[in-house]
Amino acid sequence: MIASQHDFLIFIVEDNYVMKKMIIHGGRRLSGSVSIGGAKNSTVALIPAAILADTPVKFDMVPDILDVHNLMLILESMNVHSKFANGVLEVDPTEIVEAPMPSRAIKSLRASYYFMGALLGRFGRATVTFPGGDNIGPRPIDQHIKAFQALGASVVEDNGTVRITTGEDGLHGARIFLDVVSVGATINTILAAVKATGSTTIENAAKEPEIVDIATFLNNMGAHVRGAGTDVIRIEGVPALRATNVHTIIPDRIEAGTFLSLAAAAGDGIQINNIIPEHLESFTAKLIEMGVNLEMGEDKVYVGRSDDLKAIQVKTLPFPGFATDLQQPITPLLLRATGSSMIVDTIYPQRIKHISQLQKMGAQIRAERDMIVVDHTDHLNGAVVDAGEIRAGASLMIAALMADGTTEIENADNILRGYGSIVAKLTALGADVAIEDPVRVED
Ligand SMILES: CC(=O)N[C@H]1[C@@H](OP(=O)(O)OP(=O)(O)OC[C@H]2O[C@@H](n3ccc(=O)[nH]c3=O)[C@H](O)[C@@H]2O)O[C@H](CO)[C@@H](O)[C@@H]1O
Ligand SMILES: C=C(OP(=O)(O)O)C(=O)O
Repeated sequence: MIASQHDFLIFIVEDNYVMKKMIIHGGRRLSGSVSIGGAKNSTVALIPAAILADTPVKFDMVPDILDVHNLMLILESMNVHSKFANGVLEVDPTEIVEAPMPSRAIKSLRASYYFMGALLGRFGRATVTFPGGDNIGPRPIDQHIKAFQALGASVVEDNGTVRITTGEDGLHGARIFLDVVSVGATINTILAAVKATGSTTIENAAKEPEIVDIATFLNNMGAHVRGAGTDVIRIEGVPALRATNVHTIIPDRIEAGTFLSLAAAAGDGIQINNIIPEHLESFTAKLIEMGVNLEMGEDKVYVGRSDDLKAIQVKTLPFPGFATDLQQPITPLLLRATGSSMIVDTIYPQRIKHISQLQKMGAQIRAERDMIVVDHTDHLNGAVVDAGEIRAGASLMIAALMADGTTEIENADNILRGYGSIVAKLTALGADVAIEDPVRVED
């Protein structure tokens, strides 16, 4: 049975849950236009940030992705009611209570770690199961913990659960130098510090646009966060946060990059709407170097049919460098280039789950020491493959659209964690794609 993207979202918390498959009949050239949704990595921080407010809050341009539905389940466990329809999410944290959180939902995504900073900011303590998210190599949270401790909290890790407490004085401002540039640690520190007593400085902060989005949301509620988007962020604690307007989430630069790669690899003229070109510069610069036919507009880009592509070298870096989350989605396009392309992922060197799966489809791609080498490949064939994580899934999805025959992508939930309305968007471009309803195992 074929289900709409929405139908399966409720099943994730059930024990007998079985992951879905994405079925793609490939080989069609795609054309038309697509509109990019709100950024996953902003949304998944904004939702936990909402519990810091003393009023209901409202977000617009919220993507309909699994992570959002799982965050809503976590909110409900704290008596925080939320309502999501037509891209608008309303969250009412005014009757929040401290309560155990559903560990299955917490484990289903990475960003559940933002409840550590947000609960700490709200109650001066937090107990949160260690987060899940994509399996892309080691993902420590030592810098988050270091920052909480600098702000005056005690942190104990016990059997996969992190317990954070403060003394009678609560949290106080501090100067924190992050040893590694971390998106999560930067945002978690902001969430904990925004209502702390006094001034906090975060040095060597991450500069991703999603961090600016969180700071904008908090500042519009009366917070005092300055310097977001640079590597020094200064925060003056305030006693209360009150929402007075709807916060519109920035467009998802990773979804946009995925569609850019897809359009260049399998398109016959595709317009991508609702983008912020400045957020994509390191990516579009590489496409231009390859010879992709791009026409940039103020908030859109047109990708013309692109032939005679050249091989490139890619190194992933923190923003504004080339995003690790776009390393896998660009791979199918590199298969079309003449010569050998090389990718070095400095953020997650073990992010290579797509390689063995693309090989099943006939791709000439291999891991060599700390590098991914992608050779020109004339022909891809459909196969049964596994979306080991979200961006490996995105890479397989694009390869499947290019391939002759049928591809079954197993564990497609990993794609649906972060690509809103993906079936509808691809279908509108002329793709033959469906999500297969899982066969559920009975107890
Ligand atoms: C929900 C979300 O926004 N996820 C994004 C976020 O993940 P996430 O916030 O988890 O990634 P970080 O920016 O924290 O990680 C960057 C690097 O720092 C290391 N590190 C991080 C924290 C820490 O305490 N100690 C430490 O050593 C990590 O192992 C990694 O090598 O940024 C990643 C890097 O752009 C993206 O791939 C993810 O899509
Ligand atoms: C790694 C990613 O997500 P997360 O941090 O939520 O696992 C991603 O979006 O590519």
